[in-house]
Amino acid sequence: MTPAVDGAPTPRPDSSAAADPLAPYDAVLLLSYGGPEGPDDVLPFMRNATAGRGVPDSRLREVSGHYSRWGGVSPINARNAELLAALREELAARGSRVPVVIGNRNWHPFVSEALRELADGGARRVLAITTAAYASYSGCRQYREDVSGALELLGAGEDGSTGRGREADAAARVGGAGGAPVELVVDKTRPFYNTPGMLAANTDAIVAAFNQLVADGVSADGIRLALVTHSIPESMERLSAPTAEERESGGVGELSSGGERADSVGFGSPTVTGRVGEAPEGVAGLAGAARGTSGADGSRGGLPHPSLPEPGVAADLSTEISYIAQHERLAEVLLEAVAARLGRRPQVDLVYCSRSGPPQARWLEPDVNDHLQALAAGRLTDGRAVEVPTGVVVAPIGFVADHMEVVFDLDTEARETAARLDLPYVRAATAGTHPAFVASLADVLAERAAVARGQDVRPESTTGTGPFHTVCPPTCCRPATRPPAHAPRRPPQIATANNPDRRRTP
Ligand SMILES: CC1=C(CCC(=O)O)c2cc3nc(cc4[nH]c(cc5[nH]c(cc1n2)c(C)c5CCC(=O)O)c(CCC(=O)O)c4C)C(CCC(=O)O)=C3C
Ligand SMILES: [Fe+2]
Repeated sequence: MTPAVDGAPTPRPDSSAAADPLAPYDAVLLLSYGGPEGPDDVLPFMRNATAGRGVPDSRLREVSGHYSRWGGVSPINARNAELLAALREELAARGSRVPVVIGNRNWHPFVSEALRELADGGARRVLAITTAAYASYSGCRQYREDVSGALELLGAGEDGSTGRGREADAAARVGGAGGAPVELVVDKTRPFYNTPGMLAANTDAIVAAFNQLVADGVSADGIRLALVTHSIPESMERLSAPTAEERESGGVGELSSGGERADSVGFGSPTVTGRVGEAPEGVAGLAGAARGTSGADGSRGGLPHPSLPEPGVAADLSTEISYIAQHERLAEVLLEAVAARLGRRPQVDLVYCSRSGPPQARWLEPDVNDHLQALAAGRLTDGRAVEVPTGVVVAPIGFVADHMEVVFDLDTEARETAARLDLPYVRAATAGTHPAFVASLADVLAERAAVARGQDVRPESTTGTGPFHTVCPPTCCRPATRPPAHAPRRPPQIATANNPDRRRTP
């Protein structure tokens, strides 16, 4: 129960709960990736981060080396703590009194630990928001699966969070008795790459980086902009939104078959449907033809139509666009905004960092280093000729803060590549705790709460595009397909053949 407002004379519990802009939620969970806190954490963290996902040992050792450079401490924890503080402050300023905590996929505090803390404090209906701005399996559905897994542990009292340290937790887990079983409902917000705050923060950062290069004496009209995001497997990109065939067959019909529909009322695992995810009242009051009350085959009477679960999600799922398309749409409005501020329109490219996985798997390219190398030779990686830039602004629009990918892949590796090529290089800031960005996160939380209160909500989008879903439709955010084990091995490190010193383990 939400505590009474300080100083108010014995308010009725209902009135204080209704006053909270996040009601009916009684807690917020900031879902993130997690990172090691010291040298001893690196290997177990890496095992968690790669568990069963076919990342080769060589890549594991390489990335462990990145963390070792910083004494085994990932910057993600400090950055998340800053974001948490800023978000708490913003929500408090809006009159919310709900607790806000961090729960991670791969390191402490794990999602189960965060949810146990919230439950112990009396929370029963939690609203989650990720530190991933774009929807794909990694940034969206996988977080919902993390929550689903944690809720199963808590529901069975098997989370082992005794509050008496790791050893006691482990002993409790072995004994099968964690905290007391507790049933929580956890909903998630939509992706937020398309919010005004994301646009404002990145516009400010890119303009500042341009101005810095110019102040360093670089000729303004030759500066090229590289927008960088996390590479994902090509199959994860293809499956991040409905495929052309799925769209053609009309999202609705396609989605009405199979057990996947259970996903529309849960966090991705049919086995926990009913106590996880969307509480029925959370979706009941939504307006419009896009809100069915049963599946197309009528077999799930009483539940919302699985394919039409969210405000702003079109019946044909046309708001569901792929990971690349999401970046491209943000790039368009971002370039408009930057051009308006700079009085010139820079040339821009979308490139990738942090490729992982086995060498025979195809991941999104070009890699930022290969891109810089091509630019210095007067072309793009596809061979098209371009003017050699006078300098590059590298803007990590795929990351909301200075994670390891940013401080290693961009501030260390790509910066070295640029230096070797004599290419002036400035890395633009990430959104971090930019006030407009934090305000947009609070807006997205408030928007989801309004949906849960049954209000008709029109999600704001600077790009005009979604996805707006808070529960992945079955044809969105699907995991990558594995390359067949017998696939012909591509030559290792093919993307770096011209750049041998890139893969030196630091
Ligand atoms: C799309 C995306 C984001 C952006 C959205 C989001 O923010 O979620 C992201 C963020 C992050 N990725 C991170 C770290 C790692 N990612 C890995 C591996 C992978 N990432 C993937 C995708 C993404 N990852 C994928 C498809 C893999 C392959 C294995 C798998 O399918 O899971 C590995 C394993 C080793 C390696 O191969 O690199 C590590 C250590 C950190 C923490 C950094 C820090 O410590 O500051 C953060 C924020
Ligand atoms: Fe999703």
